[in-house]
Amino acid sequence: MLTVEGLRSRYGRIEVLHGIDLHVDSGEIVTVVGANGAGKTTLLRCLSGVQPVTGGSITFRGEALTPVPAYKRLKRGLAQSPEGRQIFTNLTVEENLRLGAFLFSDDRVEKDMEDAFQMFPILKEKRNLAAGGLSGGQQQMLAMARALMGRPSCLLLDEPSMGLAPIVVQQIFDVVKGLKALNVTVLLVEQNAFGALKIADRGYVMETGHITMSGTAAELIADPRIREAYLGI
Ligand SMILES: Nc1ncnc2c1ncn2[C@@H]1O[C@H](COP(=O)(O)OP(=O)(O)OP(=O)(O)O)[C@@H](O)[C@H]1O
Repeated sequence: MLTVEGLRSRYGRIEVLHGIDLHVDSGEIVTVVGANGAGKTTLLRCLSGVQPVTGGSITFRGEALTPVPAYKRLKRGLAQSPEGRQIFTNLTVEENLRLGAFLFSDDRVEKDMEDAFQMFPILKEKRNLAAGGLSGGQQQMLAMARALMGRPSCLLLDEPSMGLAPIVVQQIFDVVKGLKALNVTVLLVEQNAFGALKIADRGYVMETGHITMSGTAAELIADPRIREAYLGI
């Protein structure tokens, strides 16, 4: 579904992605784990089209994505729930969700909203409140729900667990796992390697702009290097 080959990107003169190769097959949950500053967010920004690519290629559902501007990528089925959530704090929960559905004007929007509320019941309770008043976990749920309102076939998730209490992290990861049943393919970028690998099918380890390891989630969890460096086991 999504293939990245030799992807390079830079900030000014400093290259931060040095030739990334990875792929995500339809229906998979794939995670990219790595320390702070490894380049995970830059990778997702390249995929969503807001960060210039200086080399390599991105192919999505058989088509080259690199020349497609960011605003058209959602139409192709690729949505991102960005790092830091970037919700509209002055708008209500419902208004945020409606913005996620800006591509559509059909009756399905209401059904999609009900599906989102079923996935995150707390958002239904708070649907008429300003999003800025939500807790961090609720804001993360809103960011994910808003991305899903765009009816993506593939969802890019940037550090959904960031700054959240363990119980909320578990809730979020459970929802991510449940996306499989909705036929949404997921690329999940995380510093919380253990949490991410527990729900993923496969994973990649990113270090200073390179992919240094890859394998099934079970292989990576069992690997002594991963256990020592990322899992603290
Ligand atoms: N806007 C920017 N301008 C210059 N350098 C940047 C910018 N954003 C990120 N970088 C640098 O690029 C490298 C990769 O950063 P990136 O945010 O992609 O890493 P990350 O793995 O997502 O880390 P984090 O978990 O902190 O988001 C880092 O060295 C970072 O300092």
